[in-house]
Amino acid sequence: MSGTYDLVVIGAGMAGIAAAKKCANQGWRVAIADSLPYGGTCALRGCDPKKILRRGAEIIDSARLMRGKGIDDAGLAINWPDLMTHKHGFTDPVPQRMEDDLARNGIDTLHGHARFTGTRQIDVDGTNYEAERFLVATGARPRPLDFPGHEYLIDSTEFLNLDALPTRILFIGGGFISFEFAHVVARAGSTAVIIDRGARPLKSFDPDLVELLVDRGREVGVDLRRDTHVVAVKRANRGYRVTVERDGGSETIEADLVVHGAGRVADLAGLDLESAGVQWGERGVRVGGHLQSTTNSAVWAAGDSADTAGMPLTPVAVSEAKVAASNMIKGTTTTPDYTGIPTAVFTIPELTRVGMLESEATQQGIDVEIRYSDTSDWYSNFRIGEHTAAAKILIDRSNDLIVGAHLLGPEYGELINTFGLAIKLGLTARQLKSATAAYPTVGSDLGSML
Ligand SMILES: Cc1cc2nc3c(=O)[nH]c(=O)nc-3n(C[C@H](O)[C@H](O)[C@H](O)COP(=O)(O)OP(=O)(O)OC[C@H]3O[C@@H](n4cnc5c(N)ncnc54)[C@H](O)[C@@H]3O)c2cc1C
Ligand SMILES: NC(=O)c1ccc[n+]([C@@H]2O[C@H](COP(=O)([O-])OP(=O)(O)OC[C@H]3O[C@@H](n4cnc5c(N)ncnc54)[C@H](O)[C@@H]3O)[C@@H](O)[C@H]2O)c1
Repeated sequence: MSGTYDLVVIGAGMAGIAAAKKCANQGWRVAIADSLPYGGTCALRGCDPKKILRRGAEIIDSARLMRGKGIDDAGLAINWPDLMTHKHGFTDPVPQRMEDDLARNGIDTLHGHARFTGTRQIDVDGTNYEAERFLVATGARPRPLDFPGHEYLIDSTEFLNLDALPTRILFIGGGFISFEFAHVVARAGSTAVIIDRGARPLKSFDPDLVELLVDRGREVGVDLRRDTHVVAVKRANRGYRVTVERDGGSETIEADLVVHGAGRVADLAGLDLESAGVQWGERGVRVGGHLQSTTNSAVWAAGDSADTAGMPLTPVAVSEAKVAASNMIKGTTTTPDYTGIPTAVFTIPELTRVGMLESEATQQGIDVEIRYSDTSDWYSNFRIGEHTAAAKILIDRSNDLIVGAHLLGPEYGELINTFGLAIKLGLTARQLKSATAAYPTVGSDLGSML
């Protein structure tokens, strides 16, 4: 046994680091372990590197939208290796910076794969540690797929590290990852096909806005195939041959690269949670409202590896980690509050959401007024040549509270945060409309959306 801690955190991503620091700042003896370089998915393999690659695509798209409006975009292209170097300029220093920061907070940083060996013991690559409490913050991994040839797929991590971008790219799954990556590769000059088994891609977003985004994607070369099932992926002379089925018929699509965008599951399989008597499933460690394991009171969970009502997103992971840490420190006093947490799909333009969908409001019996605006011809979009943009705001007729906001358009990833704040603070539409924004900014469109 080489140490006894007040808390051992498993996973040095956004959730794990936030909780470790909060507890260490209470004077607790804390250790954190990760089998990969510190920083987790968001900083190293997700949100941040993804949005750096998107910047290249934004420039291409912005220039194309201004073609004939004073901008000559001939010869403008993404230099993929240079864009990757730019990405590495951000990601490469992250692990050391994170470890230094943890060390400054008095936290022991362990390296290796952690697995439970008892209710209050773990093993990290051959060394045993004992602790009063554990936080499982191990994140998520791509959902295992079972069709023949699934082993040829690359995942989002590999995609974000490609040295060169091949010409024909096929994405399996019509969710966040496929849409975001497809919008990048289409602007980089490759073809992008997305295969989704369902009729409705991006199911957690407003269906009307999703259809507008699909149309906008088609214009730039993102080819979405709905209700389509992958039968097999086979190697071909050049790349892969993907057999798909739709309406009883089958078709073969040739691709140089096949990318997994078919969902992610909690990354718990190698943790030996059974040894600690911790119940878990595909959605994560089974926890109660206070984020404590339902079967082992020494174990807590937060972020993508916790089975909660929160979506697998960075702000949710951080907020759950703070709740779990606070409950460990003060006793079980607080529960996560997901009110007003916005989310965005970083396509071009971006699709965003906060609060309820129309269908959810109806299911909850709320009498909602839908304020829909086609914002494509508003000044902010005219100025940059964007022709696809819309807003749908849901307002509870009984009290004028904003219960949902759905936006598709350039810079709306920033604007949605204001709607998030309004929902979080319980502002009425009238109150929000009374705020004055700098002009001309996208924020100044908000009043008209209401
Ligand atoms: C391509 C992509 C893009 C994304 N973009 C966005 C976005 O734009 N906005 C957004 O909000 N969210 C985005 N997400 C989701 C976001 O990245 C996650 O919700 C967030 O990173 C979860 O944080 P976490 O701390 O729970 O887990 P993670 O950040 O995944 O950290 C878990 C850590 O645990 C480690 N680990 C796992 N098992 C063990 C073990 N047994 N022993 C030791 N260490 C272990 C892992 O190595 C990892 O470092 C994206 C995800 C992906 C894949
Ligand atoms: N901008 C962001 O915030 C962001 C970006 C990327 C990822 N993420 C997070 O990561 C999670 C995982 O992303 P994702 O895009 O992999 O999953 P997702 O859950 O967003 O979408 C998966 C899609 O794949 C489809 N699918 C599943 N199996 C399939 C199959 N065999 N064939 C065809 N289609 C199939 C599903 O119907 C679904 O539409 C997201 O839920 C999100 O929480 C967030």
